[in-house]
Amino acid sequence: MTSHLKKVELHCHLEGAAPPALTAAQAQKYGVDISAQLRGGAYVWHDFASFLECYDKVSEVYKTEEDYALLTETYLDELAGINTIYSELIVSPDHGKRIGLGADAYISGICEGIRRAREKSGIEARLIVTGERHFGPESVIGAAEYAARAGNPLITGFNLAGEERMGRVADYARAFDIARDAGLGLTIHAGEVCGAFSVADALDAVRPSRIGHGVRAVEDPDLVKRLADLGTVLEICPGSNIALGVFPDFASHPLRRLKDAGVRVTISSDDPPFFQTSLKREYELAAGTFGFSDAEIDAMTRTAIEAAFVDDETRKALLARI
Ligand SMILES: Nc1ncnc2[nH]cnc12
Ligand SMILES: [Zn+2]
Repeated sequence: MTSHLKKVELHCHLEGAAPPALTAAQAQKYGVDISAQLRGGAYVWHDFASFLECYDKVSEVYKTEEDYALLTETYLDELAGINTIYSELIVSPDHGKRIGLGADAYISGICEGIRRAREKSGIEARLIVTGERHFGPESVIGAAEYAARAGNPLITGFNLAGEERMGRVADYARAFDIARDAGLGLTIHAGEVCGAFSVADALDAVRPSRIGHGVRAVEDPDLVKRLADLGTVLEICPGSNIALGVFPDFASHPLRRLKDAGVRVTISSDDPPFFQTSLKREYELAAGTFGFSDAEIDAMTRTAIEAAFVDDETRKALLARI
């Protein structure tokens, strides 16, 4: 139903997109026992905290520069196969450091994957470096410093992900100052696990142009109006929200309510195989379950391009393709 529509994704964690079959092959290659996290071709977790643990464990079976090139190429090929013209991947150079590969080799493998995919299909991609709250403010500042000094034209944004219940956004504001000063686009995970206050926190402490999820802003009508007035773009991932129990079902998901209230909304897949979803399914949900017309979906895709962390020339070229 949406295969004819051009697609854009602003919010997908690279390791969160790892296909279970590839993860199984990697685990076997390195002799890593992943049976507690991967069973019957599906990732195993039961709540947000165990999802993050599962995510970190799965990430550990991607160890070399070539592993990251392959993972990136595989995901971007999948996106290109469903008519996706642009993707922003959330990446964690800190993770590269933690596994002993090193941040530079980690990023260089990912950039090689982007190059290979782009050569085949023309898909454009950029990287958003993320800090993880559960590794603490110092590690988040380290991630921002890395992104700021990398001087890599494909690194165009900075994010804060991980355990939303750990600390307040203000504790991480210094990292965002570093990223902002380096000219990076800013986005923050908020209003996913925590309530509306976390979205207000993000606006008060950082004022990013985009917010990852942000859906629980719907609990506070004044905040919804503030988001609409500011033009803050929400990277909404409905399948992820339902899988993690942020809302009990799609009928109570606020995507349409937020859009109708004038908030700029976009759709993404977050960590697709962890949540039994894909960007293809998210677009299908938008059309089927949420009842958006092709024109409304194209408008969301256009919003995503307008909010993308790219230079003006690339933005113009992407907009011309919708
Ligand atoms: N949905 C999510 N929220 C916060 N951190 C994440 N890291 C990977 N996926 C995430
Ligand atoms: Zn996310």
